[in-house]
Order: sequence, then C-alpha cells, then structure tokens
Amino acid sequence: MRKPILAGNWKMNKTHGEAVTFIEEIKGNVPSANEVETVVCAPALFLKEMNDIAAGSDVEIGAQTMHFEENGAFTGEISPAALKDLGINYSIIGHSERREMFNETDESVNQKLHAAFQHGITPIMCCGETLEERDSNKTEAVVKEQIEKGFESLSAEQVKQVVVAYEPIWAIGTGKSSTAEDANETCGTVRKVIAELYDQDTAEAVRIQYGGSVKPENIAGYMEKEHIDGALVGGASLKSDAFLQLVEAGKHE
Ligand SMILES: O=C(CO)COP(=O)(O)O
Repeated sequence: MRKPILAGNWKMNKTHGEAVTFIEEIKGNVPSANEVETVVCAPALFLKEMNDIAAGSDVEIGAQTMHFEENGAFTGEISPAALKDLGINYSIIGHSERREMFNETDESVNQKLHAAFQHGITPIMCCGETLEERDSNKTEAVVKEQIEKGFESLSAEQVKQVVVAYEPIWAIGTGKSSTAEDANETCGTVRKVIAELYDQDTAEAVRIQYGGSVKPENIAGYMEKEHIDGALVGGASLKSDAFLQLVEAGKHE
C-alpha cells in the first residue's frame, strides 16, 4: 500500500513573513504523517526557518530545485549537502518551468536524482508533455523518455523512493486540469515504464502525483484513481485553508 503524498510548490511566491505565518497556521492542523505525507516546497531563502517552525510536526519542508554538485563555482545555486545540513529531506527535481527557463535536461535531472540519493533527499521528479506533444499523441513517448533518461543507473531500491510528479505542462497554472481519467492513464504509463525498466514490484512501490491546476474542488477525483498517489500543487497551495483542505483530501486513497 503506497502512502499518499501531497506537496505544495510555492514557486517564486511569498515573503519571509508570509512563509512563517503559513507554516504556523498549518503545522498543528495537518493529518498524521502516517496517513499522508505533507510537504511544502518553498523558496530556498525561507527553508531553514520554516523547517525550524515545523520541527516535530507532520509537515515536511522541501526545496524546489538543487544542484547536483556538492559545492563549487556555481553562482546562485544551492547544493544538496547544504540542504541536507538544514534538515531538508525533499526536493523537486526537473520541474517543467526549470526545464523550460533554466536549461534543465533529462541528463541534469538524472545527475540530480543521483545527488539526492547520495544526500538522503527524497526527489520529487517532474515529467509531462506540452500541449503540442499531447495534440500529436506523443504524451506516452515523451513521458517514457523522461523517465528512462531521468532514472539512468538508479538502482531499484532508489527508484522505489522516487516520487514522480506527472504534470502536463498545458495544465500548469492555466486552470485547465487534465481529466482524472487521462491523468490516471498517463500515471499508469509511468508505472508501466518503470516495470519494464525494473520490475513490477519496483513499479508498484513508486508514488506518482498528478499536478496541474489541482484545487480543493477537484482533488478527490484524482485521489480515487488507481495510479495517482497524491498531488503536486502550485497556486492552490499558497493559501493555508485551501492547502489544509488538499492535504485532508490527499489522505483518501
Ligand atoms: O506546477 C505545478 C506544481 O508544481 C502546478 O501548478 P498549478 O497547481 O498552479 O497549476
């Protein structure tokens, strides 16, 4: 039985004060981590203080990206070692916005997955197709390639710990969400690809989130689907009351 995981991705939103208030508002109000993992992926600037405030609660704090090198001349970047030193245990890897605007590739995603495991960080690895790819029936091929290249040289034991976030790019921040049926079908494709690369056991262990205009009103439809184990939520994760509703819905598999 896979444990559901509900993650917020704040992107480049909130000030320090707003971030602190949010964590104070939610930390005592989320369901037990035994029922659903709750993760808030915030701008790096706020991670330490948010993590300190969340300490001892059922809320985990995550990064939105990280570099694959341990240290060095990479101006502006954040190392996995530095994240781990702050007690950060999750990082989004390869979000489509980073692939599109910050030159992330399947190869760098692969390097980052390896780095995450070296440092004991759980990666939330994003995949998903553009509208053009979807319209030309390439969704399955695109997602397959992202998974195959992203997972290169990872062991089955590592893959079991990856959280995959399937986020169709056309559904991100557009209000146009995928139907639960379509999302489930592609999440099923992700699982099938993993079964082919590894084995059925590994594929069954991987948690797969849907992301793309998820909100309190539509999350239940996704959560009841066979291959969907949670959600990665942007806009609707910014308000504490909506986020709490999402997490509550997220515990129902
Ligand atoms: O990109 C997303 C989460 O990573 C989805 O964003 P929205 O929920 O705002 O569509």
